[in-house]
Amino acid sequence: MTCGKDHIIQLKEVWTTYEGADLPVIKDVTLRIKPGEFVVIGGPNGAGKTTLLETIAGLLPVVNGSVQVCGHDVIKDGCAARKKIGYVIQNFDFHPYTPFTVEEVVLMGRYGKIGWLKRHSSRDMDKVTSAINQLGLSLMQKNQIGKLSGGQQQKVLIAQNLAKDPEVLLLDEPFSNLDMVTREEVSRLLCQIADAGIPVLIVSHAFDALPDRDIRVVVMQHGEIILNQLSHPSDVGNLVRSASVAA
Ligand SMILES: Nc1ncnc2c1ncn2[C@@H]1O[C@H](COP(=O)(O)OP(=O)(O)OP(=O)(O)O)[C@@H](O)[C@H]1O
Repeated sequence: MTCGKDHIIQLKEVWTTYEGADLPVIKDVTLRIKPGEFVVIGGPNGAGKTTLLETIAGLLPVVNGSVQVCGHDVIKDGCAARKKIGYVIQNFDFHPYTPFTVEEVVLMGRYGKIGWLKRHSSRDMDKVTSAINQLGLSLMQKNQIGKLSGGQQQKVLIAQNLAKDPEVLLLDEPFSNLDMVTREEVSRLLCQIADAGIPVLIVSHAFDALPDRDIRVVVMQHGEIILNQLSHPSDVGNLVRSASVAA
């Protein structure tokens, strides 16, 4: 169940900056996303795509404007908002001897729900098992995370965020480490999640494995949104390219 019928993500005239940076990175961004939307955020390197996801996740200071997720202001009520947000980050690097198994890393997605110093329940483990199965990781659930390939680790992080039962799912370059077949599998899974009413927002430079459904295309340039429109998946690449060239 999602937490709202109307706009589940609302950014209004938002400006954000990194700690210590002289200039804002996100400039005057207004964006509204409804439950069940599948959003592709594109644009050139350095355009502010990751920064936009971090802004929605409440990880950056908002110097002007407001960001609401599931009715929570992500700055004033950040803990409540972040409990509802799954966020698969772009850059991760597990040391080969990181002392956690796949199952333990996925279980970390439940920590916000389990609560401080409490033990996980059988329901938590059911969610973990289900997420592991959804990502096809069952044969490696007892393996150490650091000994997996980059693509396998990426799938574990997606599973971790699914185990969280998010009401909004953000993914930064979810296809970057994945082979073509796995991209299509992950894409189908993300499509099912969106179809279930959870908005899925991905930052991507790869448009060859998008699900066969309406896609909202958001193109960024120099920290601003220069295009925001619904599209057929086969048109997404051209839309991103032409908007970036014209800007
Ligand atoms: N931690 C940081 N501190 C200061 N500036 C940062 C930080 N991270 C990113 N930036 C700056 O913010 C701008 C936008 O970066 P961002 O990572 O959002 O771009 P992007 O569109 O996701 O790029 P890419 O496609 O290369 O991943 C860049 O100019 C970058 O230098």
